[in-house]
Amino acid sequence: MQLSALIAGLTDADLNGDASQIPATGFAIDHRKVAAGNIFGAFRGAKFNGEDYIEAAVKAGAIAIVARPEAVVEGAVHIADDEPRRVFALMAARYFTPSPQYVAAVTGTNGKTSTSELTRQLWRMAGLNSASIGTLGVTTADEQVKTGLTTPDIVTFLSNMSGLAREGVSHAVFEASSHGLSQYRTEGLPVQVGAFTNLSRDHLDYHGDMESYFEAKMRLFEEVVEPNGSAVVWADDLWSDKVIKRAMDRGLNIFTVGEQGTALKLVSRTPTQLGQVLMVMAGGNTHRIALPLIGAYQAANALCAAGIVLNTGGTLEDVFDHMQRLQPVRGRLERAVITKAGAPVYVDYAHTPDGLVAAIGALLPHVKGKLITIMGAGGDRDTGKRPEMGKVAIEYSDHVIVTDDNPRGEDPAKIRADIMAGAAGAEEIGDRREAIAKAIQQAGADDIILLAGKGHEQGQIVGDRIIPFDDVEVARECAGDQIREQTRDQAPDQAHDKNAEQAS
Ligand SMILES: CC(=O)N[C@H]1[C@@H](OP(=O)(O)OP(=O)(O)OC[C@H]2O[C@@H](n3ccc(=O)[nH]c3=O)[C@H](O)[C@@H]2O)O[C@H](CO)[C@@H](O)[C@@H]1O[C@H](C)C(=O)N[C@@H](C)C(=O)N[C@H](CCC(=O)O)C(=O)O
Ligand SMILES: Nc1ncnc2c1ncn2[C@@H]1O[C@H](COP(=O)(O)OP(=O)(O)OP(=O)(O)O)[C@@H](O)[C@H]1O
Ligand SMILES: N[C@H](CCC[C@H](N)C(=O)O)C(=O)O
Ligand SMILES: [Mg+2]
Repeated sequence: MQLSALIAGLTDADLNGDASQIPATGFAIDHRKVAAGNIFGAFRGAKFNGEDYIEAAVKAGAIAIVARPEAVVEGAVHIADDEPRRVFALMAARYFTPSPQYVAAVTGTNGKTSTSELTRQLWRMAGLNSASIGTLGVTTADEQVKTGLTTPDIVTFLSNMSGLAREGVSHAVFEASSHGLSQYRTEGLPVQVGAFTNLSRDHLDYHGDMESYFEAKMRLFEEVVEPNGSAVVWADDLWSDKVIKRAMDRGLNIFTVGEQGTALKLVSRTPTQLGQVLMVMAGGNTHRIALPLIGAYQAANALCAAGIVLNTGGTLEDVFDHMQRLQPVRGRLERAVITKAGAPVYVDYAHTPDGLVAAIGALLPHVKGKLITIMGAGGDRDTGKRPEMGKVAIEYSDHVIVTDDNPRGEDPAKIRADIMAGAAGAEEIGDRREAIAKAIQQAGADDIILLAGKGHEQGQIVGDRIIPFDDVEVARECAGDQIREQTRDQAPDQAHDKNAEQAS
């Protein structure tokens, strides 16, 4: 594709005749990935200034550089803009085509992965070729490929979206993280539906305060979703009304779900041994849905997913029927094992104060004896959330063990101390395996163990090293591998099918 076609109408950049005819061979944002004929995006980031690599990118064959007007570019076309990430994204979106016919995006502090995965499953049950991009990676019915981030960088994101479309995927959903939204990592392709799950404390190291964090999320409804698109909003959150207002001001079709919702109104929710029964008012009738997932939070995510499917051509009858066959999301209230004493061990990705409240709240109706919560907090992330996490863990559990969860570049003892400051009475065991073993040793038949923070993760990040660590596997090992609940080493839908067989 020629450079002129890629930038037409996007910037005032003045290309001379020759330059406009240059064919582009691809896009790169890391100078080490530039190939001859590529367009390089030189962005100022949190750690590096991409403008420092312009010369190297030109040497590697870049034909054009998208950068601020102040940047110095020699030997290639300078596509100058005050917001280079935005222009780069819009150009790349013209290059990476086609994209799936229906694209939806989910934002919110918690529940993005769950809602995306449940949406993918509902589409698939409707016979559609569907995929998701998010924390778990790029997931199709056949495989899951990790990208390393919740919202990948713009080149990875758009190239994957077009790759999926070429493979025949017609329906795709992605997680729009606040980092991703503020860095324009998901622009350019038509997004018909945006969904909001909730907003609570996280990532304030990056955004500074809740208002800025909220504004980052609002870009989804104000800029990313198409002008005539839809907003699926969980209506029961403290921030929901503000979200609805922003989406309305943009002229989006509003579809609210939850107890305060009008499109899908949650009338009641009754936990059962292995799931919950939802009574939902929709289209003038009340429907009974036997959801095979536990936890109020997963009911909320399932309803958001239903909202997305209903806004991309699904019918109420099908969606409610399919909800009764949803499979658990990996690492979200995943029952890893039942100990010899009879205590179930649940692995959950709760890594915020609100997430912990949600995970604990999901398990409490099932606890006859004690709830033992094992938790930690990530290094090089929001430090203010740590004592708050400790506080809610100790408040709602019978016993808490504070342990390590990806200390990254920080001193793990300092992270634990930050948590312990809010968790008077908690036990501290730095080594995560030892903490899990201790909890399993302590737990009796009526107890439940919640292993929070790492969910699906496969490693403990210590400094620059990733030490293999899988909460589910470790829990099974520590429990003497009594009763396996799920298999983790297969493609998503195959694993699910196998579980279905085991259950029947
Ligand atoms: C704070 C943050 O969001 N960082 C991400 C972001 O970095 P950045 O734009 O600030 O870039 P930078 O590393 O300072 O570098 C600036 C520019 O120079 C370029 N560069 C840099 C070095 C070099 O040698 N050559 C070169 O060309 C880089 O490619 C970049 O374009 O873009 C980079 C490239 O895509 C990411 O690798 C990086 O993720 C880091 C590793 C990270 O930890 N990100 C986390 C915080 C994150 O993004 N999390 C969110 C939310 C998670 C959630 O759901 O809760 C996510 O979406 O995953
Ligand atoms: N709707 C919800 N309300 C409150 N808490 C939730 C909700 N959904 C999920 N959680 C909690 O957050 C954890 C992470 O869930 P999930 O992975 O779906 O969220 P996410 O938004 O994708 O997280 P991340 O920001 O890491 O990508 C869950 O394990 C659970 O503890
Ligand atoms: N996407 C989240 C995941 C946190 C998971 C937890 N295990 C941690 O490392 O803090 C983040 O990067 O903040
Ligand atoms: Mg996620």
